[in-house]
Amino acid sequence: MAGFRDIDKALFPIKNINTVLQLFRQQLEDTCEPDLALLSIVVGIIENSLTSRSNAALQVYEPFEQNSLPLLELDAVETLYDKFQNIMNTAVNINKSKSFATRDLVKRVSDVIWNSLTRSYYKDRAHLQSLYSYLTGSKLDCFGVAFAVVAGCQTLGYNDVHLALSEDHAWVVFGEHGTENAEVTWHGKGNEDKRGQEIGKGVSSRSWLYVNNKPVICTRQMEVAALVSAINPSLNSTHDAYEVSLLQQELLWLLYDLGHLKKYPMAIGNLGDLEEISSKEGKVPCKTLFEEAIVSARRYYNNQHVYPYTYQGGYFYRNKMYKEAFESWANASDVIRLYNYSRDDEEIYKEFLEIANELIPHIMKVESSGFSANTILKKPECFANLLRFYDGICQWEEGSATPVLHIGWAKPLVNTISKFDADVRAQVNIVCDKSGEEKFSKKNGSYFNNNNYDKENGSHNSDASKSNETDISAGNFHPSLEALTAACS
Ligand SMILES: FC(F)c1nnc(N2CCN(c3ncnc4sc(CC(F)(F)F)cc34)CC2)s1
Repeated sequence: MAGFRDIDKALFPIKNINTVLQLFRQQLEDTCEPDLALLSIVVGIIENSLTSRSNAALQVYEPFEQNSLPLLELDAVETLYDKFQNIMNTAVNINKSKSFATRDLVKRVSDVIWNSLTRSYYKDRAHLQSLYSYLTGSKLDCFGVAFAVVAGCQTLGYNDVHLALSEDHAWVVFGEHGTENAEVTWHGKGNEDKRGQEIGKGVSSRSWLYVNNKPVICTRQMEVAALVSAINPSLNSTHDAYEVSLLQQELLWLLYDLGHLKKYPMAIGNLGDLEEISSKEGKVPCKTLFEEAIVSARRYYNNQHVYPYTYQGGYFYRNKMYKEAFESWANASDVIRLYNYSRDDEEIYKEFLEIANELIPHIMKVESSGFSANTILKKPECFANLLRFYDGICQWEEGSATPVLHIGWAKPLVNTISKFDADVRAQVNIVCDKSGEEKFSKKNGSYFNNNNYDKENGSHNSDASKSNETDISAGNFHPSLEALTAACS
């Protein structure tokens, strides 16, 4: 059983980051499972005290002591911890007969959380992810509701209920074999919530939102990693609270070193972002972390996640490694091409829109300013990756009920492609195998997008290896891309 044990209480009052790390270490290393409610309340109090402008100036803590924090008293935590226990035990009066949760139980816990939330509030506000926010402000964001349901089920003694995470949604799995699943929170704006229902079997199952049924299924330790990833150090739109950011980074390293981030690409990416800002002595560099996130997604999630590539692409872009950025974004595009675009996929749509219409045009402007000696405009593999990037977006649109591309995409695209000289473009062969998939190769040697994945029947056609390549013009591009490229040839 989890719990707030004497050895944990002995750490209070907590005055610095190292003591918080000790609390997490004790909770994570001991045989019993970590107590999600306790840890969420502790980081929630710290985050709130250091980021809410109201009392930011009134901090009473020793600024000189190493990594000091506002004094965190035991009774502040105990009061909230007991309050959460009471809410769960009174509202969900279960005869703890069953050892495994049922859909009815999960729905009831979700209803307790749901019905106790403030009627209407700005759902996308920061700092609404923790049980501290729930217990003191009756406000939670989409992730926070799902996390609270899992923490509530843990409190009730159901250790089979776990958090399932896609790149933009959260739900729960439960049951003797962990094969049952249920919606427990809302998603997006203006969508009716589907709480209590099984995860989409219909068209929504082919949308990015459900990552082709390859979600991150959390252990208790990975649920701790999720609450740590959800820590939000932002003070306002331009500044972060330094101690909160440092605490998050140290906690992510603790979880990384204990091996709990192995199957959690986004948490590794979060750590990579923090390391890029300020790297910790003796740790792997952020570039390696972004690579590890990609390896994890390829190994455990059948390369169906986009964010590991956009984490890496963003890193290359910020560090002016434009050739590498193009490759990361083309790889991201190779993931999204497998999906059908649905109205629930706005977040990833915005991600690709920003890359295509902001980041790539900025690179083009800088590279064609004439001062870059080793310009990417002379590199055929950059042009090839650019085409692969755009083609993936076109294929994403193919077979989708909702269109992706519109004229707003065309201008930046044509502008970008026309920046590459004809002789550079001519060095890119577009070869096509029997399955009609385009592949982009360079003269000497070639590389292929290796997903001969047939979106319709969800299979990899086996004849890919026996493909007889023929050089073709760009005539085999997705019609949208063909029209666009014709515009500038
Ligand atoms: F691609 C890069 F540019 C990204 N930079 N930040 C990205 N984030 C920030 C962190 N983040 C996450 N980081 C850890 N775990 C989770 S679980 C989840 C979905 C939901 F919120 F539960 F609904 C999101 C998410 C979402 C993706 S992607």
